[in-house]
Amino acid sequence: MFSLTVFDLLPSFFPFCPLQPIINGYRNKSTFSVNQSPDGNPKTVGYYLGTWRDGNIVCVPCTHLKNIPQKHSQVVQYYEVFLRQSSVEPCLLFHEGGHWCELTIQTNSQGHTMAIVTFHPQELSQEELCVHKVTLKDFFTKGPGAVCELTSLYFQESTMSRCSHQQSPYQLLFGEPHIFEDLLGLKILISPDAFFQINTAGAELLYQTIGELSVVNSSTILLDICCGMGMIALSLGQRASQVLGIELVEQAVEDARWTAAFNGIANCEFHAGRAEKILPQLLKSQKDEKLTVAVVNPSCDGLHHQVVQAIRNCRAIHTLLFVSYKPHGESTRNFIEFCCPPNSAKKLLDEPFILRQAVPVDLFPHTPHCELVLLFTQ
Ligand SMILES: C[S@@+](CC[C@H](N)C(=O)[O-])C[C@H]1O[C@@H](n2cnc3c(N)ncnc32)[C@H](O)[C@@H]1O
Repeated sequence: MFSLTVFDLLPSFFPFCPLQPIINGYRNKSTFSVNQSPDGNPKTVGYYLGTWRDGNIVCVPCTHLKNIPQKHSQVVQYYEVFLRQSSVEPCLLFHEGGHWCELTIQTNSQGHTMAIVTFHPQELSQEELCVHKVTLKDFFTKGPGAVCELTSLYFQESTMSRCSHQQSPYQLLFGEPHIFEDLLGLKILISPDAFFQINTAGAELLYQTIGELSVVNSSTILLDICCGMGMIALSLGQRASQVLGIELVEQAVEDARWTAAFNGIANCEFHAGRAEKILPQLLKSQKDEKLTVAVVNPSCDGLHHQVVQAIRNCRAIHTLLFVSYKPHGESTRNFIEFCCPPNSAKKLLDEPFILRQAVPVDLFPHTPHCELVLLFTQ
């Protein structure tokens, strides 16, 4: 059976494929799991091999991987030392008990390092929890882990695989609440809950590519939908007459507002909430005569149908950039909705968009993934 995906179409679209300048140790953020090693030690920190379905999951060291920087390897190594001397067990399966869970490390180009440890509280009292927090803090400030010179250490109580700050607050055990990064001439602030592209040099290349394709100028409004910390909006802000960003995670929106204010960018406005709720209202309040460029960069589950409807039915939007690291799956559904003939049953009324260009940016060297920028016009 033969089926066509957007990848099959791409070679004919590729005008160029920017390779990213740093290809080793490029990850600024990594999340490591805790589970049983192949030789049976349950206090092992690394990446999973195997599948849950086959019941053959093991945790293997990953510090030899080319995309992991030395700093991340060092913190992993010391977290494992900490776990192996801890009086309590790691949490391998939530319903089977245990406490210590994942370790996330975020670094900037100056080597400042934020570590986030997640911990399942199970039935522990507040006093018992406090003891474990102090033990962890002491290990990384006065104990063997002090050599890691962490800038900040966060602790998050977690009863499910991923919790947002709203669901379970990140508790700062010591150090600075944020780290900072320099990107395309901007000083940006990074919080533990905010999405930041995991390859800083690659992200610069991605935003430059978006800038070149979007043709934003002083008479256009730029919409940055699913904007994270607002990096697309902020890097193109000075070229546009106005920039509007929408993002689900409140901490990310606070970071975007801080970065805008710190860098003196006054024409950006960021809205916290679901794009499917905010965008239709926002577009209604805009005047149709102002040309609008929309950039969407959703998570792997793609855009909500109401976001597609709002963009497609907005007369002012003639240029759409879809940025995706997973252009198959849910995003394909979005492409079809943007490009299909008018369909009143689906409330897709205006003219269809046409795919004009597709530019991959190699944000993830040594892996099969890449970030794809698709340019559509109406
Ligand atoms: C791939 S990231 C894009 C980040 C940003 N463009 C950048 O380059 O840093 C996707 C973002 O979409 C946000 N998101 C997911 N679902 C959303 C929704 N329904 N409405 C608004 N934002 C959403 C996520 O929180 C995440 O920050």
